[in-house]
Order: sequence, then structure tokens, then C-alpha cells
Amino acid sequence: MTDDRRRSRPDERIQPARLVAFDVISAVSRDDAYANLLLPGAIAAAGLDRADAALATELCYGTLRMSGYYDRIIAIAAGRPVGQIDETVLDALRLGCHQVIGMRVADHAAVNESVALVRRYGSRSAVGFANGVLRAITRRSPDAWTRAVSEAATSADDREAALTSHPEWVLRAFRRSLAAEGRESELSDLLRADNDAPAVNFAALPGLASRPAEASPNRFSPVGFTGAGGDPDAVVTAAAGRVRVQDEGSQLVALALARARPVVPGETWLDLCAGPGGKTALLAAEALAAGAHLTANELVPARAELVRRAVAPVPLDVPVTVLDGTTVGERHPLAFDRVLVDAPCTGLGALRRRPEARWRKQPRDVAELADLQARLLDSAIAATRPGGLVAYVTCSPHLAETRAVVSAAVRRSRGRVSELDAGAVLRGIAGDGLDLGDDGERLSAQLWPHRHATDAMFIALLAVAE
Ligand SMILES: C[S@@+](CC[C@H](N)C(=O)[O-])C[C@H]1O[C@@H](n2cnc3c(N)ncnc32)[C@H](O)[C@@H]1O
Repeated sequence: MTDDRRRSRPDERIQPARLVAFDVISAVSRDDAYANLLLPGAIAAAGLDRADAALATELCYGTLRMSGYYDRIIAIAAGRPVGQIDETVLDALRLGCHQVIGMRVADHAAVNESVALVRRYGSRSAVGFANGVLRAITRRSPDAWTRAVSEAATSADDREAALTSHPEWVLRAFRRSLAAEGRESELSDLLRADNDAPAVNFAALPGLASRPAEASPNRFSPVGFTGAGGDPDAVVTAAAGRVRVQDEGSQLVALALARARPVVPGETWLDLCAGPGGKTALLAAEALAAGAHLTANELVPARAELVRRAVAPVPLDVPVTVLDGTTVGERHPLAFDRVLVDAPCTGLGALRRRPEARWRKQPRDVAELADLQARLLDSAIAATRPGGLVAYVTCSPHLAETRAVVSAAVRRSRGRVSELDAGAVLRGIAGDGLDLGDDGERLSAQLWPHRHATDAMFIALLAVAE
């Protein structure tokens, strides 16, 4: 926000945490910025202490996550569609709405500071409008707003999408994916789980680090834990990078490739789409313990550098190449025993972590990504030796990015690859308590935030014929 846009009354103080949150929310709306990348720097630049940093995070992430719901409330309170409200004013209204409805902050603080934001960053003529809208919002209880939004919905799906703050197309995609495992009835739980901030989860690289005594083991991942206390970066630094922040589902899918069958020493492994290297680090630790070699590949040079840093704490030489993964099958045919394709995807399975991501994605992204995913998987299969294994992984449960990509690749391979029972492999790692739905015919496996408290990671394991 440039200084020349700043106007305020001399007596008008806006809490630094609110200013930071508003700046980041505006950058997301205006410049398509990523909140998770921008917020830490904005907090540091403002010199916020721990409590204010937590407040800024809640204000920013909560507002972005629930903005679909808040927009319905604002439209009713304003008597006009949000598309007719200036963007800066709308962001201030969303922030105010989150404080009144989501955080139950005292009305006067939420209203006064949001109006002050409009006075400072918006047009003067909008100040009265913003004040009126926010006062209208405070006149009804959060429950009354739930009823009002429900009544204004145009269909049952529109209602559920509004109340859980999801785009309707995402809701339908989730329903199809749950229905494919006989669990459509879990849709509402899933949508609500997306709105809970996930606990910080760690992985202790096997053979190189162990879970701190005070931490709680993960339910499913044998190397995962939560509750290490304090600042996550400090936990990672204290373990010299051999403990990493990593979702439990991400741990499970990486372990599934490494542990699907016994490793023959000297095996060669490839992580085809490795950046930023979370799964590479886990695979490197597994390769080290089993006597395998690991190569990582990543298209984007800056992300390849992150992979190098991620594997540095593992005493194993892991070459990192910077290639388009779709060409690796041609360049290195039949070269690897195990290949991980952690494919670029919509990320619809990680909405808990990326608060604005649900609004950024469009249905057309799915088709584009599915085409790239198919080419990456074909390339991975071509790069795998007879008798080898390929793991196809996404952090999206969208069927077009998951089962459809896998079954088409199996068809195209004309018998060269067949699916293994990924669910059985995961249960072998995680224990029989891992509930993977009711579809007895399916060999791939889908994890879910509401059922497993993981990101919605998908995995299929493909065996290449001898
Ligand atoms: C889902 S992320 C991988 C996450 C990673 N495995 C981890 O656990 O940290 C997908 C990665 O694929 C990369 N990518 C996209 N297109 C690619 C391509 N054609 N070839 C190789 N990598 C690609 C992206 O830059 C991104 O870093």
C-alpha cells in the first residue's frame, strides 16, 4: 500500500495486526498474490509480536477462507451484489465481517477499524456506505445470518456452497469423488473440515531423527508427529533439518512408494516432480536406509534449488536435474526401478492450508492439468524398468486428476502396467484403522481431511510388467 493512498483522521488508530491482514488480503484480491507467501514477510516487516502475528494470521486467513460466505452476508446487508462494490471497500467489509461473524470481536472495534481502513485506503464517498453495511451486519446474530444466507440460496448445492464458503463446482467435484467410494454422505464434513486450520505436522526422517519425547505420534504415519511445541522453524533447525514440517498424507504416499515391496540394494529411484522437496527428503532417507540411489527432477530452477536444500540434511548424494518431466521417459528409457510422479495439480485437497486457493482455481484448470498429468505419467512409465514401480500422486481428489488419469494411462500402456492395491500398501504402513471407503473394486487410495486429518492426497501404484 503506497503512502500517498493513506488518509486518516489524526485520532484514528488501526491496530497493526489489522493493517497487516488488510494489506495481504488486498494484495491477494488486487495482484493475485499468495497469502501464505506474503504474510510472514508482512508480519516481520511490521515487527508484530507473537500474539499480534497470530491475530494477523487469523484475520487474514479466516477472511480469505470464508469470503464466499461473507460475500453473501455483505450482499444482503448492502442490498446489492458484491460485484458492484469497489474492491478495496469489499476487502475491508470482508475483514470486518470476519471479525463480527467469525471471531465475535466486539462490534465497535470491528466496525470502527474496518471503516477506518475504508477512509484510509478507499474512496471518501464509500465511508458512509461501509459504516452502514457493517452496522447492518452487527444488527443480526451469526445464527440469524446463517438463516438469511440459507433462505437466499437458489438451490441445495448453492446453500451448502455458500454456508461452507466453497465454489459450487468444487463442491460437486468433491461429491463425485466421495460418491466413487460410497461416501457421498461425508460431503458436509469434508467441506467443513476445509475451513479448519490444520495442526502443524512434522516428519522425522527415518533413520536420521526421531520424534521428541513430548510430541504426539501421528495416527497413521510411522514417522509423523504433532505437538512439538513452540516455533516450527525452531523445531526443524534444532534437528538440523532432519525433522521437517510435512502433512501426514504426504508422508504416507512417499512411504508407500518406498515400502510397497522390499528394496533390492542398488535400486535407482526418481522423484519426477520434486519441488520443493518434501517427499524427496523422505525418499532420500528411505533410499539411504535401503541402499537405493535417488535422483530428483524439477521443472522450475528455483524450486529445484529448494529440493537441493531439502535433501542436504540426508547423507546421500541426490542429483537434482532441471528438466521437463514429460521428456524424461524419452531421455532415460527403462532407467529407474521406482518413480514418484507427485504431479502438479489443482491442489483442491489442500484447501485447509491455502485459504484463497479455492477462489483462484477454475474448472478449466482441471482439463489443462489433466493433460499435463497424463503426459508426466506416461513419461514416468517409459522411464521405469520392467518389474519397476510408479507412484502417481496428487493433492487433489478431483476424479479427472486422479482415477481418470490413471485408468487412461493403464489403457494406453497396453498391458505394460497394472495397478497394485495402494490401499493395502497404505494399510501395511498405517495400520488397519485406515478407512479408505467402501469401494472394494478400487485399487487406488484417497485420503481426506475430514476422515484422516490429512490433506486429500491421492495415490495409485502402478507395477511395470517384467
Ligand atoms: C505437487 S508439486 C510436488 C511437491 C513435492 N513432491 C513435495 O512433496 O514437496 C509439483 C511440482 O511439479 C513441478 N512441475 C510442473 N510441471 C512440471 C514438469 N513438466 N516437469 C517436472 N516438474 C514439473 C512444479 O513446479 C512443482 O514443483
